[in-house]
Amino acid sequence: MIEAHDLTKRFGSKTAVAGIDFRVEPGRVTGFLGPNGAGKSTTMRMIAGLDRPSAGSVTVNGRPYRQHTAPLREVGILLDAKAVHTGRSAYKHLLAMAATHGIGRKRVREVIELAGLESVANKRVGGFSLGMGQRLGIAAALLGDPATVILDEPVNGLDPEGVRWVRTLVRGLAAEGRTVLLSSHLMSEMAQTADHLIVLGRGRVVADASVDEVIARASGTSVRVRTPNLAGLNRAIAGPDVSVSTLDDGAAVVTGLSSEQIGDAAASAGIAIHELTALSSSLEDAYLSLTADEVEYRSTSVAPTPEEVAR
Ligand SMILES: Nc1ncnc2c1ncn2[C@@H]1O[C@H](COP(=O)(O)OP(=O)(O)OP(=O)(O)O)[C@@H](O)[C@H]1O
Repeated sequence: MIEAHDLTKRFGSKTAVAGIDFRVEPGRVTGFLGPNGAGKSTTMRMIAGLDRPSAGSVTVNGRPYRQHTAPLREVGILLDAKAVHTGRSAYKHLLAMAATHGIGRKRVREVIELAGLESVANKRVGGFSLGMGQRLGIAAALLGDPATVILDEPVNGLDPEGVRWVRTLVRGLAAEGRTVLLSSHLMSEMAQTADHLIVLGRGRVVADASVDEVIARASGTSVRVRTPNLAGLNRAIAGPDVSVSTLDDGAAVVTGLSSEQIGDAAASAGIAIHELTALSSSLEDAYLSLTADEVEYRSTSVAPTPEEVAR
């Protein structure tokens, strides 16, 4: 169990984590989501005792990470797989970690096998691909057979077989009653892997609910629209509760109106519509609508320009 109370982290004038409360319960996979810069890594670093909270607290199994006498046996963490730059072999790297925590060779061999690293166990870690590095990081996280496992972007760089391996592994860990916290930007993967979600936006919790609830809550609130006359459509549907943002591929996502309302408004204004899709069925859609206001860098507003309004 991981518990955060009023957890806060400031870097100078920047508040990365703004007084959040959450619980990560055992026996299920909890997905940790949020746009870039939302505060996920900072929160994970505080859980792992690598960053000190500016205020508030976070405990793992009732204690701050650093107060555990055998932290590796309590919490397994994969934070930054690229952090391992060593001339040692994977086996020697894990053996050295194990030795400092009183863990035997047998367990080292077990995690090498578990991570599918047998064929490269004696190769230099420095020459590993990103995917191999991820597997090694996961093997290291599991070395102490911990009750709590925290994995930051574990499928990053993995091929489809590796992605499936992580999914099966974390589901198995949760089924054994362990606490599993997992971050990923891959929503389709998260939908298949997680039971529960904690979504951050600009350092705050914007959702803490089951995957099904998150999807249900966003149901019917967003519609993807393609039209050759987006500015005209914008005028036709403008209203206080309506917002429109563009996607990279030129489509627009409208929130605050149903597909029917948008289609009718476009028909009345004589505007051609090439696509009208209710975005309610996938976690990705739910996530995008949930975090639409929280994205610092990506979304582009397509509010009409003054010239368009004047026309
Ligand atoms: N050491 C630091 N010094 C200053 N600002 C920092 C530091 N670490 C993080 N930040 C800032 O805090 C905010 C949260 O960053 P964090 O890395 O926790 O976000 P994230 O949700 O993990 O993002 P990503 O998905 O991109 O990994 C960002 O605005 C980031 O620039």
